[in-house]
Amino acid sequence: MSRSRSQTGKSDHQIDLFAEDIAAETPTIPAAGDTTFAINDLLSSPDRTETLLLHWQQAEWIRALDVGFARLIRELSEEQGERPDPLLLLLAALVSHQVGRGHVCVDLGNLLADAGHTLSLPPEESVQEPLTDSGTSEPDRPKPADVLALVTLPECLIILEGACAVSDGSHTTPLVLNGTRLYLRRFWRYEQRIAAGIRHRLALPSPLADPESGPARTLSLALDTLFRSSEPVDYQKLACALAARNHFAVITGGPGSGKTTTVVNLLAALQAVAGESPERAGRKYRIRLAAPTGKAAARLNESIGGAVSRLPLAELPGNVDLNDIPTRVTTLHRLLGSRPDTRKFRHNRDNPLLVDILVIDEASMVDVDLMASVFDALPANAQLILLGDKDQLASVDAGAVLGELCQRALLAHYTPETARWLAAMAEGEIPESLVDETGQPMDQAVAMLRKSYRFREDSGIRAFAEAVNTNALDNAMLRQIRQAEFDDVILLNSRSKSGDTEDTLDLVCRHAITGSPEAFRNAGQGRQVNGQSLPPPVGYRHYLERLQNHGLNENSPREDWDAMAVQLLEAFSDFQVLCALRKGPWGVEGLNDRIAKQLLAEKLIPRAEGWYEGRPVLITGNDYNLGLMNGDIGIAVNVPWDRTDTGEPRYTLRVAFPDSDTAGGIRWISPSRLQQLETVYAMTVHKSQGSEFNHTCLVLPDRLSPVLTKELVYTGITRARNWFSLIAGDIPVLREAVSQQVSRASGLALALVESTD
Ligand SMILES: Nc1ncnc2c1ncn2[C@@H]1O[C@H](COP(=O)(O)OP(=O)(O)OP(=O)(O)O)[C@@H](O)[C@H]1O
Repeated sequence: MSRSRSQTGKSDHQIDLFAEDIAAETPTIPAAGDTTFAINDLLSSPDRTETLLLHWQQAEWIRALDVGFARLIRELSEEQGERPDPLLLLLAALVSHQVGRGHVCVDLGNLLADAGHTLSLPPEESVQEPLTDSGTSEPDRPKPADVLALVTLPECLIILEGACAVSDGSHTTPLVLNGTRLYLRRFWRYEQRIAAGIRHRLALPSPLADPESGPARTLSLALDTLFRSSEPVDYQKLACALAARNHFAVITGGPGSGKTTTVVNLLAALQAVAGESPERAGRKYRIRLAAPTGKAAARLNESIGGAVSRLPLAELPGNVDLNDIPTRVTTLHRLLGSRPDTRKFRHNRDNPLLVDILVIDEASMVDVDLMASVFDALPANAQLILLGDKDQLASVDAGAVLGELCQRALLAHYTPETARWLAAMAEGEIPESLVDETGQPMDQAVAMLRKSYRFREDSGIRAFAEAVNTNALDNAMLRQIRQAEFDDVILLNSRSKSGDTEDTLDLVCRHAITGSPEAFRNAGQGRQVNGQSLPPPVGYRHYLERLQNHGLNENSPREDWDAMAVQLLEAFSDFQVLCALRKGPWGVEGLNDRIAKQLLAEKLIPRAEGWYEGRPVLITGNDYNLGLMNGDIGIAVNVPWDRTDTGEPRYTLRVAFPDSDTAGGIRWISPSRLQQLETVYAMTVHKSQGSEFNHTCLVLPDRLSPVLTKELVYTGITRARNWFSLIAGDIPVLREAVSQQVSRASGLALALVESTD
């Protein structure tokens, strides 16, 4: 699709800035009463369409930013002497709305086929709240589906193709049309940069491709040393071989499937190959490990050290020593060199990272913007390995890169050539079901781990997560959970009749205090995990009593306070309430409030609002000055380090955060210095990604909402390490939720397939 016609004459950067400026203006919303809409009239002029968009904004269906973007398109078109088609303005606002919901683009075919579902408009809440504040009925606001029912796909395409604000990407226009997918240019470019980075790496020749070559033999020897499984097919070994051969690879697997173990073995195997390689003259690879959040980085930091220390290095070829395998994990932002007030990183195409191999854990949380920056910052020949669980929720911001790359992971689609190579490297047959003559290049770089080593065969957490993931959540499974037939999972309550929401929410609060060990099988007593006996599940009383009884005073040295804070934070991570929503009684806001009041009633905290000793807080935005990252958790503690006028010790509150730079270190920060935070007795499942808690309680609301999906429930369950409790406002809602799947519009998978035809 290449057309010669006028361009908008603005750079991407100008367009971005312009859009942000426009969004910052307060749009004029039509006076109340102007609420009669004739559907046929809505696309009759740009003014009518803008009025409609403002009404949607007023109803909080779309954002000011979305209306601002449509205005930008109108202004740019008019600057070019073009009268913009009203449909163009409507689609511009809707594509912006979709980006705000995590989609990279809008597929016009899907949009026209089912606009309500595609856009989630009107939002669920507004459908269920038909009355306005004055008690009158809401005006019958036209819905996007009503308006879009007036147009056809060919019409849309003709209008878009003829608009100066739209191109196929070869011109600098704010909108890009690729087939039937409409993008904001910035997001189209992210996708292009990611696809180009992957394609480039998939096409790079590998010294391991010939199984008879020296490097391939070294790899095979190293794999035999590192993997000694007696299983018929060792998927970890296969994943390791596959990732070693490719300059770009993805290893996906559920919780405890051995992603960390596999990648540590992979790095050892690659260093063995480097150590034996005459071309590298014994020079080992420069390897970096990164994760999208501080929390995820800290978790990998914890587990990787153990895995590295278990490596049989002495038996490996290539003189691999401990220093060759990194154990420090950094956040991606820190690795790339983030700078305040700009989304541009210090490391980029002109200043690439000094790295041969980059491993990114929890890659499902990486959005398209960040992933494009990773590809920009990587040297052309550097190897990139993504680790993650494809079934988890996608990134909060736009994109679902890992999920898309793993769409075909279940059946692998290895070509016969790949299967033969793998069989030669890993000395075992590849199951027929994973071989496909028509496998694509991307398929040859994806490995799926299929066995959980963390959860035993009879684990309820495992069974429940699997049932949710495979749409097999039936009454029998729910009954088993409710009757505590599993050691580790309990369904505490379901609303059986209407009107007892309050009872259920009170139950959440009581459970949050104690963790309800009595509800679990054998009251949570006597469980053995990996040969060690496990204490019963706890609630928030556990960490608060530890705080109340810490026994430190003015004379206690700082190290003792640090050690106490480390234990306190650890005790806090023994339990976490997760919920699906932010607002309302079932959301983070309502539950935080209720749980705090209950803790106050039990005299576990001194007050339930503002700052007080014991308040746990979640940082909600990166603060580079304080060294705090989005997702960091801290607890307020009274410490005696200030002095009164007479020089006496005075207790004041400081918030204790784990210090990501020092193992076992604590960063004490005055509450007044903290900018973006919220209390964290309850946390959204979205925010909990990359974290794990000894006992996780998932609270699901009594009404359906678009955010209630299979991925959300699965992610919530798999945050639990040893104990999981579920409180469902309504069982049919739970069942409906797990039948809803997140599907994010994007063209990445297609871009990879198309380019390799
Ligand atoms: N092949 C194996 N044989 C026996 N135990 C294993 C094997 N692979 C992994 N494990 C054990 O299973 C547990 C989980 O492994 P690992 O941490 O590598 O999994 P993961 O997929 O990275 O977990 P997470 O879900 O936390 O990211 C660890 O205790 C590890 O030692």
